[in-house]
Amino acid sequence: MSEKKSISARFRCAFPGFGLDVDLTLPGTGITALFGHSGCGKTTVLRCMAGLHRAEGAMTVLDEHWQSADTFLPVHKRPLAYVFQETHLFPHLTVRKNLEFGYRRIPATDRQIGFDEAVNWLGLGGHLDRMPAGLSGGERQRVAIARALLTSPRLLLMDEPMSALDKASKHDILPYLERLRDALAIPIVYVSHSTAEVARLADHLVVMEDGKVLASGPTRETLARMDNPFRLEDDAGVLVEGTIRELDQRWHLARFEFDGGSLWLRRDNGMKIGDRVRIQLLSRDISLALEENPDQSIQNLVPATIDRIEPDVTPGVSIVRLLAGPTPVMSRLTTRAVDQLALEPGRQVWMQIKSVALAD
Ligand SMILES: Nc1ncnc2c1ncn2[C@@H]1O[C@H](COP(=O)(O)OP(=O)(O)OP(=O)(O)O)[C@@H](O)[C@H]1O
Repeated sequence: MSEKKSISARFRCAFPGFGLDVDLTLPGTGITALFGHSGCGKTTVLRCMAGLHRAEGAMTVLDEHWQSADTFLPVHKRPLAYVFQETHLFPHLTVRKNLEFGYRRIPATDRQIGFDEAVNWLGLGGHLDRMPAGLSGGERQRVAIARALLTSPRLLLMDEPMSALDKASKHDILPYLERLRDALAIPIVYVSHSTAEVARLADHLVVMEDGKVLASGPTRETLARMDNPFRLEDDAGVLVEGTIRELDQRWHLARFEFDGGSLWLRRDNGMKIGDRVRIQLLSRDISLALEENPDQSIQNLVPATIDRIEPDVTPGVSIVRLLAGPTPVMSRLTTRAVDQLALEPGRQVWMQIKSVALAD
């Protein structure tokens, strides 16, 4: 990763009972997720990036030094925007006035993002004259994101922006975040502890534990790494990217093709042939067979080769890492099944995939 196009951040600090020690190089565009259990230090990293907390270390954003041995830009001098779980909109101002508040703070010559552009990206055209109290949680969060963008930041920090929303609002706001990810030239660092959110949104994933970085890399590979602690959780799985190749009207299914195989999934309204989508394959939904056996209820059968087998933390359970073509997939099996099928690295098997869901 060239330094000019990336973010580097090295921070060390300590609170009673907690120490942070991270050294990160992140892409200069797209969404990076900071991911980990509660208390692992995600918000602290964001606060250090913002200059809200002064840790020992250094930070360079694209080509600008925000912190070094002899520099520490205070928060108001850093061209960044911060979106929190709570939206902090001005309750007595309309949506338009709330948005203008961010916009007017930036001299016209420094504006990178136009007012109408931000309004369109976040779908706010019909809401400009409404008051915040009358908006849904998801709409309020969209206003907060648009207001943040209108300050023309060079870095957007988002701290669990969806955690206060109900499931339906989360579902509504995700396409807007995807649109921003694809349209914005500026990098977004996004704190989350939801695997589904990370799988759907993030290009780059940083997994943290106890104030340290356990893994950092492209989301797909990082989710598939054996040392990713989230593989041990019930909803652990990998992310697979591919293309919709066929739509089946009769059974309401869509054929998803990826580098390594093809799967049927439930068709979503609006899905079109040629759409690029990401799906999540959960380890618990994949069982293994030595022969292809189409005569059963599981319709998705994909050939794969066993790469590695390791014990899970749960006694009697093993994690089998497989390769379907070049695509890594994981299966969670009882150790007895591993033994009875004589599974070992190099063996060819059939993955029986019980359920395939779009990553959302
Ligand atoms: N200003 C502070 N003073 C003392 N301790 C702090 C301070 N800020 C954070 N901590 C502690 O540092 C640790 C990491 O907190 P942080 O908020 O960064 O975690 P997190 O991963 O963002 O958690 P969550 O997902 O619950 O928001 C916690 O143990 C927290 O209590």
